Amino acid sequence: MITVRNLSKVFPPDIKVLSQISFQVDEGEFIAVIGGSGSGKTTLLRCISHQEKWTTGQLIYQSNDITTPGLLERWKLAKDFAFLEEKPALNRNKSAIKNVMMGRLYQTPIRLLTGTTSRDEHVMGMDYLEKVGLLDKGEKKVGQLSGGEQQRVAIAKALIHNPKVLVADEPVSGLDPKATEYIMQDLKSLCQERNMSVIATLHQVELAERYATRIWGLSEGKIVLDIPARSLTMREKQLIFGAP
Ligand SMILES: Nc1ncnc2c1ncn2[C@@H]1O[C@H](COP(=O)(O)OP(=O)(O)OP(=O)(O)O)[C@@H](O)[C@H]1O
Repeated sequence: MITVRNLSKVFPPDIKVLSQISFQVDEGEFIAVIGGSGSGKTTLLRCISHQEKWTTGQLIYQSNDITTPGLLERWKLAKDFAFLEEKPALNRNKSAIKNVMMGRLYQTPIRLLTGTTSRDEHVMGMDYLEKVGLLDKGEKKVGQLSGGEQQRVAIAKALIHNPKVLVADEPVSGLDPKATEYIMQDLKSLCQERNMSVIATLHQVELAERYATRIWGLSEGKIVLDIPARSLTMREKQLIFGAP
């Protein structure tokens, strides 16, 4: 579904962050990206979701080359790719459901300004909140929700336009163990039930081993390990994180 060839990213003046990265991602895969601090995980995710300009490389999505997207390709990217930032921007003074509805692509300008939603859309938004286990919190202001609940509102918001690929940067950073398990389970279900592809960076190797279907190990801007998810050996961990 996604093919990346020789992706490199250099920030000015000459900061080489990603180097000659190539991979293929299929539908329904849950890829965990692990690596030490500064190895280039966030930059890789930002490049995949076109938040960041590529220095070199080629991105093929559903047989179309969208490396330098034109207007039509941009629209397709916005429709099919969702990017979940480490600290998602939510409006703390608006309800969970209103925040979710703000993720809709086809909002009228007046709705965008006022935050109003039609009844059908409201029901649809509640459906998404239900998917992430927050049906009973829909009318609560986001500022009154816990960190884990806010993250799940952000996931529901990212899902509302039915993306085929969810790119998530540290979706469980700063969450307690229970909220972490909930969110990891949510992401896994999305892959299994909706055949969505998820690419997520994770700091905890153990979560990658338990929930993902595939693990990418990143070191100094290169994918040094690409394997079906399982417990990593000490040697593999050293390859990614260096010797202790
Ligand atoms: N906009 C930028 N301009 C210059 N350098 C950047 C920029 N963004 C990232 N970098 C550099 O690229 C390198 C990789 O950063 P990145 O955030 O991708 O790493 P990471 O693996 O996600 O790290 P962490 O786990 O600490 O979040 C770092 O050395 C960082 O300083």
